[in-house]
Amino acid sequence: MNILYESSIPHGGEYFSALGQARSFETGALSPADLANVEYLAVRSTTVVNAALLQEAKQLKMVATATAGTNHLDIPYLESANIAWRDAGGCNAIAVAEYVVSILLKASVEDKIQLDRITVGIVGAGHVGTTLSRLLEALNISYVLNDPPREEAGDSRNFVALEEIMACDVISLHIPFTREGAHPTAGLIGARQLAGLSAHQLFINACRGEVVDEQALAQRLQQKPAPTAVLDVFMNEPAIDTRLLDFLWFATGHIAGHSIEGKLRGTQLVYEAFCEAAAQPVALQMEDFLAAPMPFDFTPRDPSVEALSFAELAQLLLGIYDIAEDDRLFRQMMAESNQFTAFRKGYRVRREYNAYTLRLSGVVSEGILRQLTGLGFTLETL
Ligand SMILES: NC(=O)c1ccc[n+]([C@@H]2O[C@H](COP(=O)([O-])OP(=O)(O)OC[C@H]3O[C@@H](n4cnc5c(N)ncnc54)[C@H](O)[C@@H]3O)[C@@H](O)[C@H]2O)c1
Ligand SMILES: O=C(O)[C@H](O)[C@H](O)COP(=O)(O)O
Repeated sequence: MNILYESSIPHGGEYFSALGQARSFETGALSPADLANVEYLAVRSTTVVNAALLQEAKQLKMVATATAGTNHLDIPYLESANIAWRDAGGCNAIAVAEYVVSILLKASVEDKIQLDRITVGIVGAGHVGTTLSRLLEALNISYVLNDPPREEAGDSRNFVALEEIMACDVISLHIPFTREGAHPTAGLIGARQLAGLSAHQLFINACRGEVVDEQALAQRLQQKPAPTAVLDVFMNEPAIDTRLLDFLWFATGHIAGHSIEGKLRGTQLVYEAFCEAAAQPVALQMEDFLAAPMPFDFTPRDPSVEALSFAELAQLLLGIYDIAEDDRLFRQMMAESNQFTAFRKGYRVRREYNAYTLRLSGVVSEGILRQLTGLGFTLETL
């Protein structure tokens, strides 16, 4: 097997060398001639794969992206050229869901919202939207879902219209960037939807910048009273319009899915796709490359109650992932010069809740145990 992989794919060397001849390329430095003898190409979202790039790729059998989003792949072209393609759907759903939970907990700590009174409107009930809904259930936070494609396909969950989502206290977008089909998402959230937002609402976009009319958002955020907005994704990354940052509560540089586990799961899924295509056994697992779960002593203030208070949950979960740290570093790097790519490349080590084993002492209520398990923790009773 002749494999070419983007160097930002974690552990790409170990995974792909186990399958055949593997070499890497730096993001932005790939030219058509590099693909002349390549059979398997692995990328992340930072490499656009289209007819122009593949003009000399006569041996190419498969393109796989170690990401959930696929808008950087020209799928109609790949299919017309008989080149198989795969994505890593679901690889980073936990990371993005925990990113949104971090925002909600910060908003609660800063008295912007009352978590027992709000409803979160989730647009897109796929891997990320569903994972987020499960975390919200564990936290006892209400939510509603919008996903016309799934609703039409017979998904039995309850769905609401986009108008109802836009009236929710929190709106969180988890849809792909698409221009075609029955439900395209390009500019889905436009001036009309944004005009209806009021000051008590919190608007979050951690999917793709292009699903929101960014200019309309900037205008809405400058009209007082303005809603609160948090963006992880922007139009024209990495050359984003930095003027928008001034109007955002939190801003981060497309790292919502960048937990260690989220990125490694992406590599694992691409590796497994290559194994399947080449009829080779799956010999490597992501646990081979992950540090063992970390013990974390946790004593609930009142272990007999059925649910932890939001204050206690905030202390626990923000101790693991606090979006404010990413916001601070991102703004600092963007202020010095536009270091969007550098921020992403040097992103800190961030682990998911499931990387922690909570060590509980004494008898703890069933409700608390269910909550902690629902959040993804492994529990150990001392
Ligand atoms: N910021 C990040 O780091 C990050 C990480 C992961 C994913 N993403 C983005 O988030 C998107 C969603 O990720 P996912 O893994 O949940 O994908 P997914 O394919 O599992 O789910 C997407 C859902 O959106 C629904 N959908 C499509 N068009 C819609 C529309 N017009 N209105 C409402 N729903 C619609 C689909 O039916 C599907 O259920 C990805 O495509 C990617 O672009 C960003
Ligand atoms: O689509 C995805 O999976 C995410 O947007 C992912 O975080 C993109 O990461 P990148 O490949 O740009 O590092």
